[in-house]
Amino acid sequence: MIRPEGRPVLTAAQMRAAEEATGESVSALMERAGTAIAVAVRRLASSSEILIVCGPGNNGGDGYVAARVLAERGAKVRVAALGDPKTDAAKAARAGWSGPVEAFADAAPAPILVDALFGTGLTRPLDEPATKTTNTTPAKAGAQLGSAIDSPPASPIWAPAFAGVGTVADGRPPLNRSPAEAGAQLKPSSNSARHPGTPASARERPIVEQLHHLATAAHLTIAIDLPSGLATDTGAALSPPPIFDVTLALGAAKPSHLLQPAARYCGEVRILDIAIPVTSDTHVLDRPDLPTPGPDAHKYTRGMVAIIAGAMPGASDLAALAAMHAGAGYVTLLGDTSGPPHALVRAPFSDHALANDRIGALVVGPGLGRSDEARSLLQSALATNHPLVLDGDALRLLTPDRIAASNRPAILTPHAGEFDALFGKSDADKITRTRAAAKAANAIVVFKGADTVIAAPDGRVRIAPHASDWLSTAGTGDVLAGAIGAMLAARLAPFDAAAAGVWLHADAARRLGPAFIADELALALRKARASL
Ligand SMILES: NC(=O)C1=CN([C@@H]2O[C@H](COP(=O)(O)OP(=O)(O)OC[C@H]3O[C@@H](n4cnc5c(N)ncnc54)[C@H](O)[C@@H]3O)[C@@H](O)[C@H]2O)[C@@H](O)CC1
Ligand SMILES: Nc1ncnc2c1ncn2[C@@H]1O[C@H](COP(=O)(O)OP(=O)(O)O)[C@@H](O)[C@H]1O
Ligand SMILES: [K+]
Repeated sequence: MIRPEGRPVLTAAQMRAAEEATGESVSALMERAGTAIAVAVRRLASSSEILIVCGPGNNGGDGYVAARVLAERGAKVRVAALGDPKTDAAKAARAGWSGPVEAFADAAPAPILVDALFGTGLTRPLDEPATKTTNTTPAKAGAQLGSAIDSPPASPIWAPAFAGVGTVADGRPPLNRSPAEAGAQLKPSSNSARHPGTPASARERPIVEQLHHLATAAHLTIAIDLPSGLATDTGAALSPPPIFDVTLALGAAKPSHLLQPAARYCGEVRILDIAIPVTSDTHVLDRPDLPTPGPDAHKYTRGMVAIIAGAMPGASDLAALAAMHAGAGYVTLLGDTSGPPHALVRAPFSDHALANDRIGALVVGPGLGRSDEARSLLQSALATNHPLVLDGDALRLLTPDRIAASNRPAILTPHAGEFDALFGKSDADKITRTRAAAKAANAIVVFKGADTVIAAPDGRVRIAPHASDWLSTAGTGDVLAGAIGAMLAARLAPFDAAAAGVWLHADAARRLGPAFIADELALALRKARASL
C-alpha cells in the first residue's frame, strides 16, 4: 500500500492504455490486482469476517480473485454479487471462487465491507437504466435495470422500483456526513409507497441503498479502485456512495481520488502496485525538497519578497507574515500600513521602491481593492520585470491575454469565483480547466479549493490531496499568496514554487486542527517548513 503523494494520476482511458501496453492478459492483471487486494485487506481486516460485494465487470473480477486468495490464506470471507460476471476475465475469476455467492440485495452485513461493485467502468449513476424512458411500469423498470448492467438479472433483486432512491437529488455531497448518517438519509419508504402493501425488505433495496446499509453496519469499509458510484475522471459523484474508510487504487491514483466532491468519499487513498508501468503529466502534490540556509546564506540569498498593500491592509499583512514564516529572507510591504512584526519592512509605495532589483517575487492582489488607485498600483507592478504572484483583486482587474503579455514568470492563485471571472465558466473538470487556463495566461495557475489544482502552460499538473476543511476561513488565501511568494523569491522554478507553497499551506493547516484563523496559519508555516 503506497501513499499517493508524488505518484502519477491517470484517467480511466490512460489506465486502460497502460494496462494494454503491458501485453498481458486481463486475467493475468486481475490475478495480480486481486492478490494485492487480498494482502492489503488481510492486513487491514485482521481476523474479522469480510464481505466482498462484486459487480459485473472487472472490478467485480478483482473482488472474486481477492476472495479466493483471502480464503486460501485462512480469512473468513463471504461473497455477494450484483448479477453474473460479464467479462471473460471476471467470469474466470468467478469460476475460481469455490464458496457460495449470495445475492447482493439480500446480503447481510459483515464487520469488513469490500466494495468491488464498480471501478473505472462506471458511466452512469447506479440504479439508473441504460436508456431512460418515461411512464415506466415497475415490471418494465426491472427489465431496464437488468440491461443497465448489460447482463441478465441473476436474481429478483432487479424487480422492484429503482429510480431516485438513495441518491442526493442535487448531486451535491452530503458534507461531513458519516456513513451512518448517509444511510439514515435514504428513503426506503419510497419503495413501499410505489408498491402499496409490500413491506420494505432487503430484496427491494436498490444498489445504492444496500451499499449504504452494508457500509453503515460495517466497522471498516474498503473500496476497490474507487467507491462505487463515483466517476473516475471528473470528481463527480454520479451516485453518492457511503464515505469509505480506505480506497485501494489499482496501479495509480485517478482524478476522482483527489477532485471534489468524489474525493471525500474515498477516505484514505492507498495505491496498490500491480506492476503496470504508468506515466502521466499529472501527479499528486508531493512534499517539496527545500534547501535550508547554509553558512554562506544572507537575507537576499534567502529571497526578497515585496508585497503591495491596498484598500484592505490586513490581507497584505497576512501575505507578508506568511512569506516571512515560509522562510523568505527579507519581506517588504509597500503602502500605507503600520504595526508589528518589526522584522517586516514597511515602506510607502513608490515606483522607486518597486524598482529594487533584489526583489525576487512581487505579490499583488491581497486586499488590493478594485478602485482606480488599485488599477494604478497593478499597472506599476506590471511595469517591473519582477516575477509575480497575482491573487485576489489583481485577478479581477486583469485578463489572461494581459497576463500572458506581461512576459515574466507569473503565478495566479484564483479561487473558484476568481477563476470563473478570469477564464470563464465551464462544465469541464477542474484539471482540464486549470490546464487550459495556464496555457491561456502563459502562467502557473493555482486553482484553489478543497482540491487545489496547479497547472503549468506546458501541461504539467499537480493536485493537492485534501488538507483541512477549516481552511475555509477569511485570509487563508492571502497566506497562500505570501507562502508562494517566498518560494518564488527563493528562486524555485515557478511551477515548483507554487507546488511548495500549496504544500506548506496545507501542512500548516493540518497541524492546526479545528477553528484556526489565518494569522495562526501564517505562523504555523514555520512548523511546516521545519518538518522538511
Ligand atoms: N486498470 C488496471 O490496471 C486493472 C483494472 N482492473 C479492474 O477493472 C476495473 C474496470 O473494469 P471494467 O471496465 O469492467 O468496469 P467496472 O468493473 O467498473 O464495471 C463496468 C461494467 O458495469 C457496467 N456499468 C457501468 N455503469 C453502470 C451502472 N450505472 N449501472 C450498472 N452497470 C453499469 C458497464 O457497462 C460495464 O459492464 C477497474 O476499476 C479495476 O478494478 C483489474 O481487474 C486489472 C487491472
Ligand atoms: N474546504 C476546504 N478544504 C481545504 N482547503 C480549503 C477549503 N476551503 C478553502 N480552502 C483553501 O483555503 C484557501 C482560501 O483562499 P481564498 O478563498 O482566497 O480565501 P481569502 O480570500 O479569504 O484569503 C485556499 O488556499 C483554498 O485552497
Ligand atoms: K469499487
